[in-house]
Amino acid sequence: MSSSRTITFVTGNANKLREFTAIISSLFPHGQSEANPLPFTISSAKLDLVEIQEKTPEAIAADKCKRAAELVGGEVVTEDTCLCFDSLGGLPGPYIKWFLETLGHQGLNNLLAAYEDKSASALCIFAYSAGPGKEVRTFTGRTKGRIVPARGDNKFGWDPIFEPLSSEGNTNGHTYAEMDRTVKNGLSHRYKAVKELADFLKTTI
Ligand SMILES: O=c1[nH]c(=O)c2ncn([C@@H]3O[C@H](COP(=O)(O)OP(=O)(O)OP(=O)(O)O)[C@@H](O)[C@H]3O)c2[nH]1
Ligand SMILES: [Mg+2]
Repeated sequence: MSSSRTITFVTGNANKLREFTAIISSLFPHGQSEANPLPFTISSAKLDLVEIQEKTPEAIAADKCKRAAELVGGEVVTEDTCLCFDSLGGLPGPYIKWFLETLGHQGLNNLLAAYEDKSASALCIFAYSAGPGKEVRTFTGRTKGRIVPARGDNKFGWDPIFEPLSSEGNTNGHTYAEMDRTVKNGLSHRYKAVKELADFLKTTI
């Protein structure tokens, strides 16, 4: 175990970084010290990387990670999040950022007005590379739910309009935005992807 090992999370999104740090810390209970429970140091680089236009989110995430490794010159993780509406065949998917910025919460609900089925899933893909030119691995988490009129504080993107299914955990019928952070971080798409990533990282220590 090397305390000098640093993994850089390259993201332009402070909310993602906050959730990632909380979740990964909870998955490594015995690390270097109380101050740093992880067997490596997580640093972050606030770079808004170009995202290629591709159909599969894995391909977008893997490409982003490859370029992040080249820019940082070391071990990196990147993340890509999708919001997939079942009635729309999975769209907006990886393009949710631009749909949200353009349409807002009400506009996203309006997209489903013609459909009875409001089901959707939140999808998170973490991508990891050990360095420039090294293989990229992806780790996927999906949480199922439905799209509802906004409820809860608008802390993070589309959190107020995504209500996870009760089968996903202790949801109390809440949207992500109405949940305590710890509840969201225990059942979210991001939690599931970080769990897969953490299981892989444990094999590299
Ligand atoms: O309510 C939310 N709850 C979440 O848990 C969540 N995770 C991501 N997002 C938003 O969905 C889009 C993804 O786009 P995205 O993956 O390209 O992210 P990004 O460009 O903000 O950061 P990054 O690509 O630099 O890492 C962006 O609008 C993010 O703000 C979320 N919204
Ligand atoms: Mg992005």
